[in-house]
Amino acid sequence: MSEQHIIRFENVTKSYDQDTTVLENVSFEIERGKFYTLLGPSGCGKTTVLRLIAGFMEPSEGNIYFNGKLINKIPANKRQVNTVFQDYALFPHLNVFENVAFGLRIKKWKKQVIEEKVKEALRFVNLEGYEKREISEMSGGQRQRVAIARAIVNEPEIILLDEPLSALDLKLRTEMQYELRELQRRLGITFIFVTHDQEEALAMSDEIFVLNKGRIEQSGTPTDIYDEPINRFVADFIGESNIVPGTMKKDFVVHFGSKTFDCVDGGFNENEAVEVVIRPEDLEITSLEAGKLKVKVDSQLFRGVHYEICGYDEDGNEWLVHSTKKATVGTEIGLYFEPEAIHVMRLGETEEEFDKRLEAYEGAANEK
Ligand SMILES: Nc1ncnc2c1ncn2[C@@H]1O[C@H](COP(=O)(O)OP(=O)(O)OP(=O)(O)O)[C@@H](O)[C@H]1O
Repeated sequence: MSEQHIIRFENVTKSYDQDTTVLENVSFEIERGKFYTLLGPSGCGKTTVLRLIAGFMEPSEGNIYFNGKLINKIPANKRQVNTVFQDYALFPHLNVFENVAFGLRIKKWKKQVIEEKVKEALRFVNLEGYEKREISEMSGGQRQRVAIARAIVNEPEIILLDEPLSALDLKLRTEMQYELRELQRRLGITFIFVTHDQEEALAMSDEIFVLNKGRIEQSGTPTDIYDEPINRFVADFIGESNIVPGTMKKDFVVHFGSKTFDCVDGGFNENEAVEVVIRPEDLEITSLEAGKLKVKVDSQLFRGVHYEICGYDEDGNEWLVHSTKKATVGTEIGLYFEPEAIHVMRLGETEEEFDKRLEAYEGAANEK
């Protein structure tokens, strides 16, 4: 393991009781100084991963390493990790200064050092001058910043953030997304952020782990995951997708919607049954002659920036199109797309198998 990995999960399983396994054989690595997001639907195990990193619980099986050292049995207060909770968990009877100073007072730091450190933490989150304010006099966004100041004042190596923006309205939430991202860059501390909001994950992260039912379905940069989802769950969960059945004729040639197309994917068996993903914004409306697929328009909605057009091809596959061009319900239109817009997914493929296949066929393509 290289020095860069601040956290490593090795085949971690967590069960709360005998019948329910909440995390199943999860392995991943976290690099120092990056912004990570755990993304997935409610109950998929995101908070459980955070609790295991924080040391609020132990894995049932497997190992967790921090800077290369096994930490399964190390208690929370001995880990250089701080958590920002969804409800911020601030003390309502203490003012801003005392909330941020709390951890330092427990550690019995000198008064003057506490003052300096709290001031610095408040400066980092743009709350200078708010020291004497009561928590009840602070807005949602300001409370959020107090909670972050309370975490960074301890100078942890990792900050865990459990849906910290979910209580804020949309505008403030977007502002705080920028602020948090900027703060992480300035501090250079590893952030592990939990959300079920895919747009938030795409906007903020260096790396995303997509979780489903206690497993990591896919990990990668936002563009990796958006552009190359490995399965139906990821394609559906991250953004809107058209997912249709197809057949891989041979490398770089795929058949769907009664037609055969060039694509950029490979490493499949000849005539293997696959699923094909095309994002709605990668489809262009054109004439029947210029189109690659013929689609009969079933419905159309104006969404402000674009039209959302829904139609069916000759095989009965449904196609969703985001276009600035209008169509007419009941007519046939042509759909055009580039070979790169086609993403072919092997049925039941794991992330490891996907990575291996990608490496093999990209290697083969480069040799040609
Ligand atoms: N203390 C507990 N005892 C028993 N089951 C638990 C306990 N804590 C969590 N669970 C269960 O474990 C599963 C995963 O929970 P977890 O809180 O990790 O999910 P999550 O992805 O963070 O969900 P959410 O987005 O709803 O917070 C859920 O089915 C939950 O009901």
